[in-house]
Amino acid sequence: MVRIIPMASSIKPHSRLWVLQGTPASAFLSPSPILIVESLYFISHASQSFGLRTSKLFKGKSGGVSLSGARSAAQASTATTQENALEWVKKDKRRMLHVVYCVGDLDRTIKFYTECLGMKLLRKRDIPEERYTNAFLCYGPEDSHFVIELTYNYGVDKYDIGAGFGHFGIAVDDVAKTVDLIKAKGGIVTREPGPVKGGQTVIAFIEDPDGYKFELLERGPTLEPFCQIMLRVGDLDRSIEFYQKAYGMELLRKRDNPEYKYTIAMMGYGPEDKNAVMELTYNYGVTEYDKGNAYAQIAIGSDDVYRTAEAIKLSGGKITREPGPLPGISTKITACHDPDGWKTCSHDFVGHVSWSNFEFLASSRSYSDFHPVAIVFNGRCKSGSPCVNVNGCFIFSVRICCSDGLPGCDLSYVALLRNSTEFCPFARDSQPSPHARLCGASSAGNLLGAVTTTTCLLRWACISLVGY
Ligand SMILES: C[C@@H](O)C(=O)SC[C@H](NC(=O)CC[C@H](N)C(=O)O)C(=O)NCC(=O)O
Ligand SMILES: [Zn+2]
Repeated sequence: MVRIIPMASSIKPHSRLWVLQGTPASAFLSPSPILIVESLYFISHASQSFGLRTSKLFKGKSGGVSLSGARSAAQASTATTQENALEWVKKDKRRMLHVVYCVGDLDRTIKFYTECLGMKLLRKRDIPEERYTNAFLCYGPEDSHFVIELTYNYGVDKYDIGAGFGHFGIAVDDVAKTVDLIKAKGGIVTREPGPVKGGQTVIAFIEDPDGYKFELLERGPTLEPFCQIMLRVGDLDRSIEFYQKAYGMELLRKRDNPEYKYTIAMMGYGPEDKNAVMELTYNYGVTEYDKGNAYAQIAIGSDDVYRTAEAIKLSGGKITREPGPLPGISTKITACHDPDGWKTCSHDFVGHVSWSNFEFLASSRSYSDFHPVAIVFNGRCKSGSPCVNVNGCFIFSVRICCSDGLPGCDLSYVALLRNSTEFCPFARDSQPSPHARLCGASSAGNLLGAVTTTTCLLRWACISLVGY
């Protein structure tokens, strides 16, 4: 079994040294179900340095503190700590990562989004043990585009979208042409193309197969066509303040529309025509909405979910999932409800791995999809690119599903992968970092270990690590 032993940091004041111990490297050649190699990797643990800074606050002039002085120092330090936490949010490198919602028929939705809205299907992920399947779609590489994560729960073909969810916004260069295409494909148009009431932008509204509303907005070419998530809120200024303080979002635009009795606020991390933004809508006098059970959450990237959770608490958000790693992989998340009860999840930055190619030895089954579950860089260089530690280890967890999806053939493991080739006896050519190879054992062995019903053999996969 894997034992992770946190050790007192003796290397850098802001990083924690973890030693991952397990079976020796010979495991590569034996079909052990879990492959762990001895190695060393660092997790930069920003909160430690945060703690370090806080501890300095308690030192009085003479090094000691009187009782009353202690109290005012403690109050001062609390205020400073809170100020630090909120200040940190503004410096944290953030991005809107994905939106999660449920659909009643995955292939029906994938067909609509790809044929009518021009999205690309990135991958599907079936989790039979949890009885759900995900599909990931977006308009470009997921390390730089906002992703739609659809959830199909086995046997559930209908959801209540509720009154609080407004729409997703898709920027297109010709709304009328897109509407014609959608009509030709049998799609539902609920609002014909034309200028938005009270404005000039040409819009139209359509509905997807589950009834989710999509606003089509006529705009010039954009890097990010998926441009809005509109949610209705009961107190606009309360929401603006929350997303500014807890999530470091910027108020990009606020527009009151007294004629139609609503106000909108665009919140995000960059200009609306280049980024997915949250469109918060306040309808005069409406303070609460039924949220249904269809829309789930948005996920926002963060360098440190622990400090993000602190800022959320200080900003009046309710933490619904304490910060920490997801089971089995190292990606760390936290989740909260905003003042209206909309759920937002924070993920620490995980590099996105695109499998440029892979080759399998002949095996009793071929693989339907081979996709990384997550990869966690061991820290971030000042330049913002992912760091590698002294011996270049990354840690990643890979889930490989066999084509016929028989139970027990779903294999996950956590392995350390050096970004140099001496670690990979079967590396065919030494590719400099960030390319690395997940190397297989000899044909007799099995890097990924035997699974209950069969042995999935992997020879090697060339992984190009695309960090944030
Ligand atoms: C800025 C653009 O992305 C919009 O979505 S504004 C579109 C406008 N929104 C509203 O009317 C919001 C209030 C409404 N009561 C609600 O809760 O959705 C809209 O939908 N206009 C309709 C039109 O035909 O222009
Ligand atoms: Zn909108």
